[in-house]
Amino acid sequence: MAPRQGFPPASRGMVIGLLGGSFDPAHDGHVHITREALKRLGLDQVWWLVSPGNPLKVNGPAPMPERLARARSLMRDPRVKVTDLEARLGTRYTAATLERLQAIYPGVHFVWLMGADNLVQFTRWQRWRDILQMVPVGVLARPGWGARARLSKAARSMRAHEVERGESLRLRRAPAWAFVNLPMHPASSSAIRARGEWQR
Ligand SMILES: Nc1ncnc2c1ncn2[C@@H]1O[C@H](COP(=O)(O)OP(=O)(O)OP(=O)(O)O)[C@@H](O)[C@H]1O
Ligand SMILES: O=C(O)c1ccc[n+]([C@@H]2O[C@H](COP(=O)([O-])O)[C@@H](O)[C@H]2O)c1
Repeated sequence: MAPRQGFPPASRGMVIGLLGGSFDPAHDGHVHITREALKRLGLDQVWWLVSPGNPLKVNGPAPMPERLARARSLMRDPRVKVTDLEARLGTRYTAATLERLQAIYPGVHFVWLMGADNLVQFTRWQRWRDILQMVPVGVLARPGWGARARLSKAARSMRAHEVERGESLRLRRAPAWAFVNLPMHPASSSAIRARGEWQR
């Protein structure tokens, strides 16, 4: 299945992790969690969805071509596709993106991946309950965010669907989510911007 220009090919039965992000800029932390997710969750691929703009962030990111180029230069693994799918689809809300991808790729098992910091604000995402019904969600450990994520409104609201082992997400049907413990990496885009190493 290679639906159209700019859309990665995928076959029925594949398990593909989706890591959405601003990638403003991409850094070694993204590479690290992607490799760990591939290994620990037994994913066939991970697609980076470089966002046209996080709906909750006031300041827009650097232009898409610059963010894509940086991400592609950093993430060199044939199992990882760095994409601008949301720009191509004309979506920036995750629920809408997932609906479109599931329609375009029938039979592909998508797993949503996000760092623990994102779980803390997950209940502010548009149609977040629908997202949980659409795809299994893996919440990846991030330094400084473990306790806040575990105590977050999202974690409490979704408790009934929490599974103990992230490794099982590849076999689960939604709704299911898990904390995925992995060796943590401290990198963040905001720290890189604060050091003046990346201009918007
Ligand atoms: N070091 C990290 N450990 C775990 N998850 C991470 C890490 N860096 C980024 N992520 C996750 O990757 C996804 C994309 O992150 P994003 O592009 O926003 O980078 P960021 O470093 O979080 O940026 P910023 O500092 O601007 O918020 C998010 O789900 C985020 O939680
Ligand atoms: O759908 C939403 O309402 C929504 C709100 C905030 C963030 N997101 C998504 O969360 C992902 C992580 O965003 P970021 O900026 O933290 O890298 C990215 O794919 C965003 O589109 C989605």
